[in-house]
Amino acid sequence: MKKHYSGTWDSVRTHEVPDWYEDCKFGIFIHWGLYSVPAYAPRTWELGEVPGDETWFCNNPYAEWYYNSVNVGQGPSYEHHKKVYGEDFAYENFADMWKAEKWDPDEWAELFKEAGAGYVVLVTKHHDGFCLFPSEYTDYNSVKRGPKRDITGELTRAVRNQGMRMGTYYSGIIDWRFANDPIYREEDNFDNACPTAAYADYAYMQSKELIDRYEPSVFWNDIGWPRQGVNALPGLLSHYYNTVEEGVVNDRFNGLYHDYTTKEYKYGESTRDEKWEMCRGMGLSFGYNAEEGDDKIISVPEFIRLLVETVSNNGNLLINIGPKADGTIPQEQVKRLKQIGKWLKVNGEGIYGTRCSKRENELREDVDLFYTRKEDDLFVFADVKEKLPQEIFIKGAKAPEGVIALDENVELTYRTEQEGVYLNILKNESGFRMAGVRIPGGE
Ligand SMILES: CC(=O)NC[C@H]1N[C@@H](C)[C@@H](O)[C@@H](O)[C@@H]1O
Repeated sequence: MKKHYSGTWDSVRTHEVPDWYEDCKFGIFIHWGLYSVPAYAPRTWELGEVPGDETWFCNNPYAEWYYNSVNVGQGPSYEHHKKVYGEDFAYENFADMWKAEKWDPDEWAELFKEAGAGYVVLVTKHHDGFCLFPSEYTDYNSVKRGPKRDITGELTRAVRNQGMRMGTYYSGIIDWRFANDPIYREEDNFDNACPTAAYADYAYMQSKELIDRYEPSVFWNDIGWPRQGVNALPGLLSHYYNTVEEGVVNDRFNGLYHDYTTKEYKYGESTRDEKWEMCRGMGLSFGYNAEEGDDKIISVPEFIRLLVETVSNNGNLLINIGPKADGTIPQEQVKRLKQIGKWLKVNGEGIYGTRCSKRENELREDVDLFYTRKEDDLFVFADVKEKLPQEIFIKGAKAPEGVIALDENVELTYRTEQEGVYLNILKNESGFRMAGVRIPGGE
């Protein structure tokens, strides 16, 4: 019997995180839009490393913030824009320069599947207000301009054809087509936002368009929700859950409600006792930044470690790709998706469908240990750094049926004592630093 949500906060708050979201652990975020044309930002810091004031907003490493980074009238992006396009070149001109001429949604979906992702979240309207779907409420969209395609619709079909779930990102409170005073500090995200009921209605109606057209499994709102529209939120979220029974939303609705909490680089907190999601780009930006080449983005070992550490702490990893304006994915990003897919092909049994072990992760001199569990099997992921670790002691673990290296290229011995299991990794020729081990009955 399908549950019905009645448009009140009390009703909405009875919603539970669906098992699919708990089980699939790994998603692909996609920031693609007008900002992919200039594809420029200075390489400065990770979000959360410096205060959210002029330091950050006038040297913003997020290439998708290009409009504001020029609009602040100072800093690297402003200088870059003057030099490359000229001071009077309007950002809207990018809407007719973005052609996506080489875009093949099926090729993207096949790559995401190969990477081992279970869901995809596409930015359908970022802060610049340009919509990647045929909205009835603005012609500033990808069907009327630029690619002249329903990007969201085509990718949704391709992603679902590969058996993955499709999510939509929407920039709720910020839309620089309605309010475009420059943002110099974090509080400006709210203080400079369009305060009108008309914009709140616009955000509501566009969100309803996305829900009704695409029935996204994830409704990923960003930064906040229009203050004038907060009273309509229980109705919108009830409509979402009534339309998409296994739908799930994040925590960026002015702190009013969430299914799961979010972290972004070093920004945000997470605890093991509720579901959360880590999102970040492969470099310092979400939108494609032509300044970020292979040597400037996350390495494969770091990427795998980030996934394992996130999952072991009750999180999902939503890793971002920033496609080029022509619709191709930069080779350095493709390479990393394929590599993590290769690792997951072998080690995925210790990731997908697992839950938090009661064991805390252990960062040691010679090896870092991360734990997950599935029924009564314990999975141990050992980040085998430069040299093979000394004996690894898993306190309190029993191994009634033995210990199994997930990758046949990882050779180990073990012995079970009263106080626990002692592992010895003798050889790791898996090609990956993170070696996975299953201890049946290991708790
Ligand atoms: C913590 C926060 O509010 N981040 C906003 C940030 N989210 C990223 C996923 C990107 O879309 C950024 O462009 C956006 O400003």
